[in-house]
Amino acid sequence: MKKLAIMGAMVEEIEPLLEYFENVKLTEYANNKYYEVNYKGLDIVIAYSKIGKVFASLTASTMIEKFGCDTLLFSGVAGAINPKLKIGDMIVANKLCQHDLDITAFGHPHGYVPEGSVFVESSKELREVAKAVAKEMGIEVIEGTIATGDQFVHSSEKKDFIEKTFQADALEMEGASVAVVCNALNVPFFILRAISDSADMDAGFDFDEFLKSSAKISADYLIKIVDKL
Ligand SMILES: Nc1ncnc2c(CN3C[C@H](CSc4cnccn4)[C@@H](O)C3)c[nH]c12
Repeated sequence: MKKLAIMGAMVEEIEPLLEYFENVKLTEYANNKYYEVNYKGLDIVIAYSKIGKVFASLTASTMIEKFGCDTLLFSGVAGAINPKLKIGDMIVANKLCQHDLDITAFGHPHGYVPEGSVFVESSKELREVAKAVAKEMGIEVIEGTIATGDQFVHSSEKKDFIEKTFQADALEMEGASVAVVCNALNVPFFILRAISDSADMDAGFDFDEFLKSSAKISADYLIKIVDKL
């Protein structure tokens, strides 16, 4: 690995990560801030994209094409779909889809466009490292499907649609777009999320209450994975 990209969507998702680093160099580019550090001999670029699939695609592409990152890790929070996932629990994505991509009018399945695929798989190798770290830390991390869309989901109807259509375990607004970018550019990627809410009518309140603590849970585990790379 030449250079590692560590990405979040919101500033609150990367703040707990930046705390681990010193001598950070800031580069402003394409309406975004990129933080570069050398951590234990590893060159790392950290950034938050801003919310949603378009911003996440821009940042992931920039970290790879402009900064030369050849591995990408994402750390952040998510809404739970799988009832086993409680607030503060973590999920590692083995595959991701776009729940709001819809040309079903032409007979295609939800989440599919021609020459694309409904699901994109993350790096098995990175997931194996994460599993070993979880074992060492004595923590339980669920592996599952994450659904991404440009909406903050806060209704059971929308949540149920996503569960029934994609058998997703959690949902958020950036992972699948990072997946498409990394897959297209042949960069291994890993998406880690800690649960901040249950994507139902209480989601907005829970999110506000648990964003910071859940973002920290994800960041602390991610750093242990970085130490293992
Ligand atoms: N229920 C949910 N639905 C969709 N996504 C999520 C997430 C994951 N992130 C958090 C944030 C919510 S929008 C936001 C949040 N605060 C201020 C502004 N925008 C967006 O980056 C996606 C956690 N819970 C989710």
